[in-house]
Amino acid sequence: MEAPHPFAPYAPGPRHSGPGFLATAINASPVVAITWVGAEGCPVAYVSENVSQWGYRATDWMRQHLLYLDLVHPHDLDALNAEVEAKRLQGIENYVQHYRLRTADGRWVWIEDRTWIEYDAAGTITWAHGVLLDISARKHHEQMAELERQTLERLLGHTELQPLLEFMVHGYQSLLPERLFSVLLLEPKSNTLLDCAGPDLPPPYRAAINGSPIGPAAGSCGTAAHSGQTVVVSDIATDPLWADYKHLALAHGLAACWSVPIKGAQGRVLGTFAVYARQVAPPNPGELALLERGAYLAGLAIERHQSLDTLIKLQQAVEQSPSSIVIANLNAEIEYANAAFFRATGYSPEEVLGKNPRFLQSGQTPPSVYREMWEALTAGRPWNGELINRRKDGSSYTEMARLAPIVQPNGRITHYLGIKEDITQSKLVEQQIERMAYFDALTGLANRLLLQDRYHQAAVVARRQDQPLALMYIDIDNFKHINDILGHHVGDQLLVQMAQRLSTLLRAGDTLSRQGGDEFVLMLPGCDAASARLVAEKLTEQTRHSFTLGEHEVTATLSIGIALFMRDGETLDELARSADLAMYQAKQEGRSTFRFYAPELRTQSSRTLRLQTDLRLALERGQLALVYQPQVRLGDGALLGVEALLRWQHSELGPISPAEFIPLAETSGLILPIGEWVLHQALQQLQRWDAAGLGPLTMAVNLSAVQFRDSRLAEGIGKLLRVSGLAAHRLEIELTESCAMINPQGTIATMESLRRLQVPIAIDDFGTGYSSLSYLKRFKVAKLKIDQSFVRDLHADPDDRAIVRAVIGLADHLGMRTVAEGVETAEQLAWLREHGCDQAQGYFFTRPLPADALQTWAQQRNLWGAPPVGPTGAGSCNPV
Ligand SMILES: Nc1nc2c(ncn2[C@@H]2O[C@@H]3COP(=O)(O)O[C@H]4[C@@H](O)[C@H](n5cnc6c(=O)[nH]c(N)nc65)O[C@@H]4COP(=O)(O)O[C@H]3[C@H]2O)c(=O)[nH]1
Repeated sequence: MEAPHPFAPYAPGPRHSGPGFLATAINASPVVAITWVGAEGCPVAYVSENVSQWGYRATDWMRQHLLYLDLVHPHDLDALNAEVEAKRLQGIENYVQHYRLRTADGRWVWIEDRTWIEYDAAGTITWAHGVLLDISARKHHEQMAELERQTLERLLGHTELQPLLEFMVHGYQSLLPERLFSVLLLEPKSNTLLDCAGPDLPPPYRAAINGSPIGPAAGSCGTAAHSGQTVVVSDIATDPLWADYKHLALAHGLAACWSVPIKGAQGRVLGTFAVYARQVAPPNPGELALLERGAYLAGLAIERHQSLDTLIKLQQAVEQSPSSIVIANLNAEIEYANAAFFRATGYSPEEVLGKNPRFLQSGQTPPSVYREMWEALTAGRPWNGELINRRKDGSSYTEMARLAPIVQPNGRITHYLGIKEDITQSKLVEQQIERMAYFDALTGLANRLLLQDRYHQAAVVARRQDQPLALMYIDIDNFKHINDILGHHVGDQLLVQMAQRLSTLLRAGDTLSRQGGDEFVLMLPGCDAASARLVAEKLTEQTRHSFTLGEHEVTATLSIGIALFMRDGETLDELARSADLAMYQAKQEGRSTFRFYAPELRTQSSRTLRLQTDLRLALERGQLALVYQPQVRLGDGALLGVEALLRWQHSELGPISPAEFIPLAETSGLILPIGEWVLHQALQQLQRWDAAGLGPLTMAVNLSAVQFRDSRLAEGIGKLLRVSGLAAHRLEIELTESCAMINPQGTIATMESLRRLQVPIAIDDFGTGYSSLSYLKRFKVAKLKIDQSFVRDLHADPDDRAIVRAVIGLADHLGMRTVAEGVETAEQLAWLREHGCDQAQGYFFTRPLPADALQTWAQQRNLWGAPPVGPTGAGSCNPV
């Protein structure tokens, strides 16, 4: 197998030429020349002397026929053999291979092996010749570069900080296996170093240094972090920086430590990157460079992680923002949109990204808005405004858009940012508020403001075309009572139902508005007095049927005042005031009716104001008094009782009718003390008459609806009766029919409590209040008082006669007495007696009289001291 070799050292010849010179040149170079025998294990046939660079002697290799493959790194062996075989099969003679070779002292060096092969005719390798170059340094740099590449790749790939630093330190550790790497991170709050990575350091040592403080003499790392300078300690045992820690390090076999501070871009210390050695040693320049590079990369990683953290937070904030956020490039193509945007529009990212946002346009935003928007944006200014856009499902929505150009530090605009809020809901609220400004929330009718608007328009037309216009003031009679007795909820229902009923009667151009409370104003353009009368009749007629308010059946009539444009006023205010006065007049005249404005009403209105004020003082100034009207039994003319009627003698205005001041007392609440005073006076008078021997008369007292709904009514009456010592049946309470029917349920209850006291009740003005017969039965009243309006025309009006007959029949049937009011003639009296009416009162007998006058009246007619008569007692009839 031994063969002459072209570089044989023993080759003869001068030193400057021939094979001998070549061998000398090779030995002087880093390249080792070698020849292998084509046999198992590649025995070395020749090697140049400079193999000594790896600690071997060339002669040893050649004499011992050293098997070269024994020195190749086991990890590289398979690849090396496979390649040799592959080249052989292809008959390739020259190729280059890289592998690791063991040096005499056990290190591994990287070899670049340029081989040329000699094959025999059968293709078997006979000889192989190679030149071997130690490329460890190059490989080291390549590996370092690869490690850095991978580190940076991970850094950009959002790897978490801890695994990233561990990966890096592992990499360095495998490049320098004889060293022990460590990365510590600075915890700025406590100024301590926290263990982060150190794959080959003994775990107990890592645990012991975790959390160690930094300081001017705190080992290599603590000092480096404190000073911000690289700290090289070649001998831990002797270096003063390690005085406090050396036992720990030495106990774990650590003799030297070189530490480089990890710094951020601003020079802020973030941690330390360190290497320990098991022997006392300074770092070589390569190691120091490696440490500095490692610290730099670790700094990048930590800062990136921190800024990534901030970025992630920012990204999450944007992504999770309840506002729609969109970023578009300069071509207005959407590059980013957050989740809120997709939620708001109903589109998916695929349908949106890369598109111009104009696909959202609904066509409802005025083009001028877009013009303004682009003018601002292209000029680098932000723009705020409302856009009406369309969702994927076709529905529109309004958004408040805040758009702004994204300007780079060099002033260049690269993108547009849009932050948009869906304000559809608040727009609706706005519209609702607008609606509330013009419409009454409860009834949905126009309100005062809208009426004003419409009036202005209607008045212009009326004036220009000389057209009439009527304005009506409409008020629900006894609404306050309904509200107070049945509660506001029921009152509200009545208002709503009333508004609905009235609306059905109106024409397109009419405006029915609610002014507040139970007051409605109706504007009727083109309507003259005659038409207004017809409308008013229709309106009052409409309320003849009761209202069903939940479980309550309620009768509610209207009082209407009518004013005519130009005649009764020109402005809305003037007309409304006139109509209001007319309405008040209608109320005065018995309600459930309408009145036209007349100029004299204005004087009346100032009178009303004055009366309201003076009434407060009337009681204490003794201006109130009672008069009494006899109630006579028709069968025998016996005086059964009297009705107490209130009088007000005003010091300047003279006598005021109760029909005028009682409603004022009711609205002001004065009716309660006045009513109590009346009851008290009436009972006292009864006592006096009893004492004077007038006989056991009954005393009928009118009760206002306000008194009737006072929960203390029965208690108060009971007390007065007790004080007077009079039997309860001597008092008779008169309640008007309309008052009883406002709230029949409540009436039944109050009547029940009065009946328990045994006080009889009479229904006054019967026939005017649309009584429900079923309720009438349940009221269990003692008397029906036939309203004087029916009695008045008995002789002339067959309808009235029919009504009175019916009332008498009804009362008879229900076991009640009848009292005819306002009897003025003998004919009326005769007719009533003939038709079975029980009692009567009226001017025919006498006008209401003061107590003394009544006594005289009775004495003169021989009714004074008549034998005692009970409420149903019989006697002779001698009225005149
Ligand atoms: N044309 C005519 N009228 C007659 C005749 N006979 C009596 N009158 C009048 O008719 C009214 C009958 O009283 P009313 O229906 O209870 O009607 C009463 C009653 O509702 C109310 N009122 C009177 N006094 C009181 C009172 O003390 N309390 C309350 N709450 N209301 C009262 O005032 C209303 C009016 O009372 P007055 O002005 O006293 O008017 C009285 C009486 O003077 C007649 O033959 N022809």
